[in-house]
Amino acid sequence: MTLPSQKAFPVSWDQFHRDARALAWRLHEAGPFEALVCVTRGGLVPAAIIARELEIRLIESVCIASYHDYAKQGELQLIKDIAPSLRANGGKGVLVVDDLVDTGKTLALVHTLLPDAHYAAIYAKPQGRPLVHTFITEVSQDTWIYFPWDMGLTFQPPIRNGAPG
Ligand SMILES: O=P(O)(O)OC[C@H]1O[C@H](OP(=O)(O)OP(=O)(O)O)[C@H](O)[C@@H]1O
Ligand SMILES: Nc1nc2[nH]cnc2c(=O)[nH]1
Ligand SMILES: [Mg+2]
Repeated sequence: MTLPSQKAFPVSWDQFHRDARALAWRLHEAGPFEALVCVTRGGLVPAAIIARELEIRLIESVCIASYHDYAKQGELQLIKDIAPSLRANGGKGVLVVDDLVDTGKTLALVHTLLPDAHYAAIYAKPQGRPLVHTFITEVSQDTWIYFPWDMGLTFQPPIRNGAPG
């Protein structure tokens, strides 16, 4: 379901893999990185692909939740912090990965923990764009991105019968 004010941007597994690999190519030029911190849960999937491409084997997570209801952001909850060894020098040489940046509130919290890390997301909306150093595709602020792990195959009525656009 998309809110009436929103455009839908559905992403297939193939597309997501291609975009994550494209991000890895860009990050390869920005690195090297000694560790990767993924922002759970959405950052787990691109983190696996990027860590494989860049051969990063030290993986940490920072656990943050905020969108408890569909498309509505609530208060940020830091469920799990980052290991002190990675925070020691402000996160220099550390790569932070998330699936997307929307308002930027989630990554703004991570910036307070790792001010000198490199920030990357596959998709970015204009408001959150200043929070990432590297991203692949920008979508408008009124677009909702649907990830492949949140979707399933369903019947599509013919366009002539009023299929949703
Ligand atoms: O830039 P923001 O407006 O803060 O939103 C971006 C965050 O929202 C989603 O996470 P969510 O809190 O829904 O949790 P999840 O990753 O566990 O799905 C997404 O994965 C980003 O982490
Ligand atoms: N799946 C998904 N989660 C989000 N969290 C914040 N914005 C979005 C979005 O566009 N799509
Ligand atoms: Mg998330």
